[in-house]
Amino acid sequence: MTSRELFENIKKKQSFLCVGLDSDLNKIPEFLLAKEDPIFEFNKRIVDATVPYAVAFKPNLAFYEVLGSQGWISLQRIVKYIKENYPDIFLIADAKRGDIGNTSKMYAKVFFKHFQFDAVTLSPYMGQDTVTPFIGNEGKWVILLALTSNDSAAELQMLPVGDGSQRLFEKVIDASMHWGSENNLMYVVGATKANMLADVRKLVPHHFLLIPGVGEQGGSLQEVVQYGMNSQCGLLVNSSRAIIYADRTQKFAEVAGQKAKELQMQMAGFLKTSNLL
Ligand SMILES: O=C(O)c1cc(=O)[nH]c(=O)n1[C@@H]1O[C@H](COP(=O)(O)O)[C@@H](O)[C@H]1O
Repeated sequence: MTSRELFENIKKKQSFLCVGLDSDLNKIPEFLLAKEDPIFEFNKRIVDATVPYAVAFKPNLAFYEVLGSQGWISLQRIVKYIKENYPDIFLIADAKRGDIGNTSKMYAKVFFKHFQFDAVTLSPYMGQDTVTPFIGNEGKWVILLALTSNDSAAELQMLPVGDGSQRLFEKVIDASMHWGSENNLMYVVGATKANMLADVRKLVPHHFLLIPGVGEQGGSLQEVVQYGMNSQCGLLVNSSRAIIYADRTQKFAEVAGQKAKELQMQMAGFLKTSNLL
């Protein structure tokens, strides 16, 4: 998918919501545990209920890997289900990989060929040759961690580097923005650091950004939009737990749909006031 196509989908759905499929056997409604593949059943119902309000889904690999080979089967099934039923959806593997080129080449095959994801999250800290194998797969994206949403992010990412005029996360963006293009490279910036988005935008005014941290982590959608939106929207805002675990009864999918709709309606308002619709 190109950035233009992504923007078209955002306009069509009046949404830049990414629903995080952080699906945990200990948190899904109990009645689903009797199903043959509870995680797939849970995901399928969440996807069907929230897809009118979302342009992207992001399974976090940890929640599948924890289940061993069954987790990989559930992941494969939901990826196939989304690709077959909702081909416009931008599908992100939240894997946070990154390794020497030889190994990255294997990871790129895993996520782009075997699983048919559109994008994969990567740690940029091993440098360009660890990211290059992911670039150049047509229509596929890498999403580099820049300024993460967690409390300890500042320990390293905010440290001044070089002559002190940049912080590490800015250096990462500055150094990496030409590893790919605006059509295959995004950055992660946590919604909990929304005010820093102004600094991020000075470096990458046109790139898309993946923004996790709205919902359970307390990030403000309004601030994300204020500091991060560009003329192509340029934002994918992820929310996981606040949507998928909003209800644990038989009505869980319906309630997840309502939560996604609430965010979508706010997003539509922001897109309108920014004259993007
Ligand atoms: O790469 C990510 O998606 C990510 C980066 C980051 O800085 N912070 C962050 O929370 N995430 C992921 O985004 C999701 C956030 O989930 P919720 O806090 O439940 O909305 C989780 O899957 C996290 O692993």
